[in-house]
Amino acid sequence: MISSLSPQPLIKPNTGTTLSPIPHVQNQRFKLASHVCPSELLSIRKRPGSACAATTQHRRYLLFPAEEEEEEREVKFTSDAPALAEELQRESMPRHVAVIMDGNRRWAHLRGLPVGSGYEAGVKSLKTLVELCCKWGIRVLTVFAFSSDNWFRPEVEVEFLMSLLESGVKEEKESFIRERIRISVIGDTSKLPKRLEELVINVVETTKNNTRFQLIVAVSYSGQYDLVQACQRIAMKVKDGLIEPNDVSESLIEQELETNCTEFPYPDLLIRTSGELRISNFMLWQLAYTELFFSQSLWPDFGEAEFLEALKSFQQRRRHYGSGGVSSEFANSCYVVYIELFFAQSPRPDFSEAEFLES
Ligand SMILES: CC(C)=CCC/C(C)=C/CC/C(C)=C/COP(=O)(O)OP(=O)(O)O
Repeated sequence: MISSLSPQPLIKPNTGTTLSPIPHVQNQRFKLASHVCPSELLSIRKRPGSACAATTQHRRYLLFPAEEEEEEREVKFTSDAPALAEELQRESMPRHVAVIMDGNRRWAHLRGLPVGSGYEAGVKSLKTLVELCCKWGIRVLTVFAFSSDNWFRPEVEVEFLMSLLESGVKEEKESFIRERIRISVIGDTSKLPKRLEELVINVVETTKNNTRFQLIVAVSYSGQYDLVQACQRIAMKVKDGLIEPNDVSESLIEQELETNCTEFPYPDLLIRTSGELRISNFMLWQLAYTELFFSQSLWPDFGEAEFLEALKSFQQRRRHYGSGGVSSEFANSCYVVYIELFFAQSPRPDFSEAEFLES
């Protein structure tokens, strides 16, 4: 972390030259969203930045963790090394995958089966995906299990989905504990049947210290809901005098979104099945720079081969983040800090108030 980089930080500008020490600057200028560093000094954003045109006044720096941290990470990695499919490259695996599990009802209709069979088959696909994520070292999987709009589906269908969630949690709880899987739930869980709400609170609490893999289940969720609840929480803080309106920033919003339950709130890859080309109000803020993959398969048919196809596609992408393109491998490997530099012409003793104002 940044604080541990001192006194000899490994900061390299994109020219490759080593700079030391870290330019000493005010907190605020580095308050960037996405990956907030625990250091009091800086907040950093995990973003690639090789292709930014460097000018004398605006440069990008790649920030590498301190050497001792690299070692620590290496040990963890080798002791828990996942078995990766041959076609995949370890360096460019997504850390967070999000899925819109679409096409369960169509799958059932195509087979002349009741709608519920489609959802049951969908749960099997989800189990397979969780196993694959654990096996291949993906850290977080977020699935859209029930949207805020799904409450308007026929009552019997809603009840069926609720019972499926309940039985899913009950049946899998032991394996979540055994496999060190953390379960998190995002969405308005107060709308769930009381029994299910209590079950959800219990499994979230019981598994909260598990770190191998995190399954985030979006229930009674929409991206707009999440943004509204975050705004409400921020408004309350302003009202209570804890913060000023000017303190509202990307990182503050990020902290109030329900994805604050994870270390990796921004999915690297979003998969939507069934050929529909929409986001459907899912993780609107968090998908800002996510790579999208649309699969023709209906969700119950989405298995290992289909997931491999999505991952291979992801690994071939060059991620842009609004600037120059970099490979997924590079994107995963570095931290980027944006630093604005002002080069004064005067030597230090002559640096005046006027020049400070100019900067
Ligand atoms: C335990 C647990 C997390 C269960 C999740 C079960 C599951 C697969 C839920 C999917 C929910 C859903 C409304 C999908 C949308 O497609 P659709 O099914 O409405 O299909 P359609 O587009 O063919 O109508």
